[in-house]
Amino acid sequence: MNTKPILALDFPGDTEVVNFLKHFNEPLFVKIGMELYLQEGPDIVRKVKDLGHDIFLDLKLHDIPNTVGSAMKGLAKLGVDLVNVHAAGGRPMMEAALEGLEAGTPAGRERAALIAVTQLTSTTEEQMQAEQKIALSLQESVLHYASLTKQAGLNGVVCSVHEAKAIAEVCGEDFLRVTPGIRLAGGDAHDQKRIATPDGAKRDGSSLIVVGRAVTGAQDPVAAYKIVSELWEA
Ligand SMILES: O=c1ccn([C@@H]2O[C@H](COP(=O)(O)O)[C@@H](O)[C@H]2O)c(=O)[nH]1
Repeated sequence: MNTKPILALDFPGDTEVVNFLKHFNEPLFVKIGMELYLQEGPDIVRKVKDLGHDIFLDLKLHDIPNTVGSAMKGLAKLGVDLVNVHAAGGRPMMEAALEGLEAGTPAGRERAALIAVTQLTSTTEEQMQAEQKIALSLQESVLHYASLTKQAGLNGVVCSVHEAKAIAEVCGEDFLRVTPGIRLAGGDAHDQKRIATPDGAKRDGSSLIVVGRAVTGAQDPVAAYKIVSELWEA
């Protein structure tokens, strides 16, 4: 799989996306999430793919197994590289997602990698325990969800950099640790709670990093992306 930093295209519409991508003279690995997909629908996936970029479709599906399985079967036809669900949906839901993805992938095309969100990087341990009533440490909860995801046969998880190494030890090096919450040193954390720098992510066991506002909100996004890439690839 492409190991470039995954650039989160959190924009309100396709005009902003096309204008933003015009500044980059290379194929990227980009993330299309809820904000963009819910406005533009599957056409935005086709448009960005036609521009030559790899795509993580970050819709974080979370519903009953039948619904998620059927939705994945449809999404498989879009030809994206990476898709996800919420591990909190449970093992049967994750298994249905995988079955749907396999059933919907056109013959001769490689199926997208399927990963599951453990605990969002905007969640703190205190919040998780108080609101979700999970009586574990955040690290234990993330490791539990990672193991459940592995048992369901998925390819990896979304977690923060802080849990990546422990997940690799429990689930194996090949099990993907996709880590958002990436900031340049001293950068604004915004709503993220479990953050790390690109070089910290590399050192601490991320397989792939997801970076949004540190690049899209920079005065010079191309220069910011270059700095992130250099720190990540060093
Ligand atoms: O736990 C998660 C899961 C997904 N995300 C997504 O990643 C980007 C991060 O954007 P930043 O601007 O770099 O904070 C965003 O699209 C989230 O939806 C996440 O942050 N944490």
